[in-house]
Amino acid sequence: MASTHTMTPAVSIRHLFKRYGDKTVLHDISLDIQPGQIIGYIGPNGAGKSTTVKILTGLIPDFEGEVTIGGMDLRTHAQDIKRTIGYIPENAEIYDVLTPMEYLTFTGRLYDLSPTMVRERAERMLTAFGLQDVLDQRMDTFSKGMKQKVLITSGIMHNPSLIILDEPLSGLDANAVIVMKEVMSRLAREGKTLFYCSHMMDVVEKVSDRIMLINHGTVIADGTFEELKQTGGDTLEKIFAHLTGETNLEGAADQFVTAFEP
Ligand SMILES: Nc1ncnc2c1ncn2[C@@H]1O[C@H](COP(=O)(O)OP(=O)(O)OP(=O)(O)O)[C@@H](O)[C@H]1O
Repeated sequence: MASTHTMTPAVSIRHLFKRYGDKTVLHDISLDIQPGQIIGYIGPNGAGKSTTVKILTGLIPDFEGEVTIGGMDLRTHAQDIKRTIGYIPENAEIYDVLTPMEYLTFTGRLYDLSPTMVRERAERMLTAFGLQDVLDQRMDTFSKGMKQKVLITSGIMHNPSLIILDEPLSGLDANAVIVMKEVMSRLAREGKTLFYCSHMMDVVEKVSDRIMLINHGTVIADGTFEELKQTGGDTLEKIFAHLTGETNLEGAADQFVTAFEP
């Protein structure tokens, strides 16, 4: 196998800053992600995860620093890059007057997938999630998790080389989470790169080859789970609390609950 040093990184970020007026929400982020890696990108609420994702997916075009994806500069090749990316958002607006097949035919068209190709792939992917009987039913009767399964399929159906997942397991039942964990590992083994943002520490701990923890827009830890363990803590949940300086979570719960008291 070629040394990872000679490969073009799947994602390369150099000195990324994002400011809103006087507020800096991403502060000098630099990282290289190699093809076939699953990166767990974690951090407290407001840390800057979604902002990073929106930059990578081209939704926020004004940023400082350099970002290349598959060797292409995001500023000059945004359209080419979009074809190589799959994006699975949490709770995207889904046109729920459509059926899954209609919706996927519509999103597939954006990637030049023929209706026949969409039907073939979607049938197989949605069957894996147990939705084979509702492929042609309107989604306004679907539960949150059923819609999320359609969104996941929509993000992966065009066979992208980089898959960006922003809390993708939201609303999925325990069986579907098991399927998705296995899907993520298998896709990475096939050489796809996964950029996985989540608050589900137990899943991140298990599936990620490398974990990056950001806080206030800055990377505060970067390594494998085994490496992160050396900072203290035997679970990612504990490591997260320790490194983000949250030492009194019980006190926070106490303060919340006692708000009912006069
Ligand atoms: N359009 C905006 N204008 C000003 N500030 C913004 C804007 N969008 C995001 N922010 C700020 O940027 C910071 C990072 O937000 P971001 O959504 O990236 O966090 P996150 O890590 O994804 O959080 P969460 O875990 O809650 O989803 C927050 O302080 C947020 O208030």
